[in-house]
Amino acid sequence: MLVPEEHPPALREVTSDVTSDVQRRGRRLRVGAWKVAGDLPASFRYAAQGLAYGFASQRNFRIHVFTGAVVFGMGLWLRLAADRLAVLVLTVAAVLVLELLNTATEAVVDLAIGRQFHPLARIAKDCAAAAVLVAALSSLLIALLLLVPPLLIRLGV
Ligand SMILES: Nc1ncnc2c1ncn2[C@@H]1O[C@H](COP(=O)(O)OP(=O)(O)OP(=O)(O)O)[C@@H](O)[C@H]1O
Repeated sequence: MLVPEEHPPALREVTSDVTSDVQRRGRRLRVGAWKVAGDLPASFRYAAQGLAYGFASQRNFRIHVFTGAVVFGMGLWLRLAADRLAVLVLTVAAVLVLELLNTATEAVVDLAIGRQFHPLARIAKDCAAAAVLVAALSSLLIALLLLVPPLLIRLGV
């Protein structure tokens, strides 16, 4: 069978010109940045390392993963509609994302300042932790609003 080429040769040339132009401009914008991940699989590998580090080192992250799994499992058990399940997924993901950013903030602050106390370091860490707390409390509220009514019906209360 004849498989058509994705782009004819002339279009391929134009496409590769545009691509290399974008890459050149991208490199100019990243002056001073340290590029370690050479390709897309490497980027995913480093992201997976961050996830593994968060899970291994942060007790709160593990608690959020466990709680999120329980909440999502309950949503499935209670046969919540897809849009309600999607809201649960979003809220759990928001907490996990903020927990990872909190961990990154702590690492950057410790890297910048070392083992010294500084009021700005305290503000950075306290605010990052507060962001997680706000997200966790609002996710809890959303989970209660979505799960409790069908749970009461299921239990016949
Ligand atoms: N270099 C610093 N200068 C001033 N205050 C700091 C400094 N490092 C930590 N703190 C204070 O100690 C608190 C705890 O910091 P720490 O780095 O131990 O975070 P943590 O307990 O691991 O936080 P989390 O539980 O969110 O992971 C911070 O929220 C901040 O108030």
